[in-house]
Amino acid sequence: MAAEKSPIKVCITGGAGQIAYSLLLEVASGKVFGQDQPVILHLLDIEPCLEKLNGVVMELEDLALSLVRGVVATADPLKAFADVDVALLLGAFPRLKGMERKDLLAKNNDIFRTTGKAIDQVAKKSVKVVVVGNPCNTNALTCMKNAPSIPKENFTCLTRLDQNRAKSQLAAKLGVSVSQISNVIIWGNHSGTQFPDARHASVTINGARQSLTDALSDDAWVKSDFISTVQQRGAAVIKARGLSSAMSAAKAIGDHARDWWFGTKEGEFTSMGVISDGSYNIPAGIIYSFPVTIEAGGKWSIVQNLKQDDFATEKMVATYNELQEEANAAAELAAAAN
Ligand SMILES: NC(=O)c1ccc[n+]([C@@H]2O[C@H](COP(=O)([O-])OP(=O)(O)OC[C@H]3O[C@@H](n4cnc5c(N)ncnc54)[C@H](O)[C@@H]3O)[C@@H](O)[C@H]2O)c1
Ligand SMILES: O=C(O)C[C@H](O)C(=O)O
Repeated sequence: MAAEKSPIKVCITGGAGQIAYSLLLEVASGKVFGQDQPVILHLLDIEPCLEKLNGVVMELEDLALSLVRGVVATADPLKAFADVDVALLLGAFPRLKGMERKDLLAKNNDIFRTTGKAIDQVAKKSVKVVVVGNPCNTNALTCMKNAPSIPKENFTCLTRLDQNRAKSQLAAKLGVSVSQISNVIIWGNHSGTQFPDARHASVTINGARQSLTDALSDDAWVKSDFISTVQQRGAAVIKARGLSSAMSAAKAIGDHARDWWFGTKEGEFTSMGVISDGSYNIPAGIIYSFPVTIEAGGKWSIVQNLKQDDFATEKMVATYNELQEEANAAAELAAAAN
């Protein structure tokens, strides 16, 4: 019989919040890091939410899951990030009706300065960080800048929810299952300027893989309604539920973390917010969502040489410009805090 794997430590911040409530079962039941991978869960929330967090811990015990080898619940970031392998950063204020995600910048930016410093001090140097709290691209940049001892490549932000939304819209339009669609891209910011791009996607019909846009043959829809529906989906959910998306966000975080842990499938790529390196003429140094392939173990590479046209370039630059504005605002907040 193969020896049992040692447990990995997974920190989830905002542990008492609504996304964590769905995400914990995904992680604790082995759906993310594997059915043979024991986990020790580190849950961080703020002092006033510790009683609520304790209720979550009770429920985790009551799940009676064999992969869970310990739970640490705390309001102390230095305990929460101690020696962790993975940090899923949800702890932040969510957007309310009528707000843009960038309105959250001032409210949430200091959380990610503190978080970055704690990760720098006590997490494993190989820690994989997924920033979910909005505005997630710029919060990931803030976190990265405050953790200089950790490689920049270890900081990512979540655009998988946008990718899942895009895939689902395309599958419905084509009348196929989402499992038949691959290589949909989200470029740029997790915001209303993001560029959901179906032009490099494939659909497999009766075993034959083909260009999705050829199969769909509706360029006008791909360039207009498809893009705006995905860009505005977060706001539409808030309007309908009175709360920001949680179940779908948790599923997307699990998808992102699983692909980062195990790697992407041969011939497929996925989108995540990663540090830009000049690819596709996006200046280096911001967290921008690109298509990436990932090797088992976690080394990701930006997919190169995807053909761009004027339409795509304009959209990719617009979302970059917004990210650069956010990065400038975050730098001003950091300077004022020092
Ligand atoms: N990137 C995405 O695709 C995506 C999708 C959905 C939601 N979000 C964002 O995720 C974040 C969390 O959403 P939610 O619905 O779970 O919100 P929520 O309000 O239900 O939960 C957030 C939790 O974070 C805690 N928290 C606040 N400050 C903290 C700190 N300094 N340290 C640790 N915990 C802290 C709060 O006490 C709360 O329990 C929001 O910013 C939301 O906008 C992002
Ligand atoms: O839109 C929001 O503010 C929440 C989240 O980022 C989402 O996309 O659902």
